[in-house]
Amino acid sequence: MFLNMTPSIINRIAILTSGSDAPGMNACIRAVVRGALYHGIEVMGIRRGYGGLIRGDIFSMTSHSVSNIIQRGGTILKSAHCPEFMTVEGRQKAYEQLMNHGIDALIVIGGNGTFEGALHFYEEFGVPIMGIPGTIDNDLFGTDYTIGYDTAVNTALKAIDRIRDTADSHERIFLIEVMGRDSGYIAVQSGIAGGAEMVVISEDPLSTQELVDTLKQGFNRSKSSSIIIVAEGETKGTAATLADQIRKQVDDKFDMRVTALGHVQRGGTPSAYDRILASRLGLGALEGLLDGTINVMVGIINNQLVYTPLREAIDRSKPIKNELLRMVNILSV
Ligand SMILES: Nc1ncnc2c1ncn2[C@@H]1O[C@H](COP(=O)(O)OP(=O)(O)O)[C@@H](O)[C@H]1O
Ligand SMILES: O=P(O)(O)OC[C@H]1O[C@](O)(COP(=O)(O)O)[C@@H](O)[C@@H]1O
Repeated sequence: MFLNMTPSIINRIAILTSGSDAPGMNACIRAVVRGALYHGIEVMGIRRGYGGLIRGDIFSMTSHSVSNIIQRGGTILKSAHCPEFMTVEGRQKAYEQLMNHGIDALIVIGGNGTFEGALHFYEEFGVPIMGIPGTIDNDLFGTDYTIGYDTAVNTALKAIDRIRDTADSHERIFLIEVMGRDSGYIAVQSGIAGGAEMVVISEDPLSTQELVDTLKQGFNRSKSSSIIIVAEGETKGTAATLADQIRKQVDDKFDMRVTALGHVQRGGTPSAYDRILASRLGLGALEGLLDGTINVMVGIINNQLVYTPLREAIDRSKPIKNELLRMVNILSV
């Protein structure tokens, strides 16, 4: 539900990070806190996501609370999964904590699950909610980019560049698995920037036969090394499984290795882009809330701040453009 109300009285807000710890979240927390203080609003920080809310792990934040964090990865508020919040009883406890602390509205930074929980919370208890997209996977409708995605792509890219050195020197094929449980965004973007021969994503899967054929064609054109980027998909180890399938079809023709980049992609210093995005979204979230815009996710589309109803942000998908995958094929020949 999207409500654009006459501004209600908001004197004290609370903020939490949940699900993810995508790089840039700290810059976002800083923007919310400093923005609130600018507007004369009190801010409470909630530690460890919804679990912290249920337990009352809530503290008052000052300008000093967010000093020296803009450059830090992770989240100073900590992030956690909380099965209890998925029950009405858990959310009832959370509501009581909000009331006990005199909190008028809640800002949540996270992904789909975080927003789903927040929406239930609003529907059951009427707590005004503002969502901010924080996930390295970039798979949220209602924003061109999510907080952490740019940093993750750049981290993956640095690793790909290094692996390419070995691929080239030893004339090997590398399958590099990048993160993206349900989403191939990191794979496609890092694949294009890293000059990969192929990108395998679950949204547009390539058959083993297609992979083998492309590798053989490259080999016949005297290509001595190849990089294949694989989005991890539902199950980690996708690249290893794929490598086994390829090996069965090519015997010992190719010297092949697999590297799964894993959680290095979710940590580290946020890029300039992520810090700026996070700052804009944080201030935009706060000011939207003060204007009475609730139950929405703040995003940036075509460089404009926009607010998308949470239901829509959760339910709608943001497909990867076919032209990007086509480009991988054309440019790697
Ligand atoms: N359907 C739901 N109902 C209530 N709370 C939910 C629901 N789905 C997720 N949540 C809450 O949001 C938290 C984060 O969700 P999760 O899916 O783990 O991460 P993300 O926000 O990154 O998608 C969960 O641990 C849970 O507390
Ligand atoms: O093993 P964990 O820590 O739950 O995280 C793995 C998952 O996190 C993700 O990177 C999602 O990242 P976010 O937490 O930033 O949404 C997925 O791509 C991956 O499957």
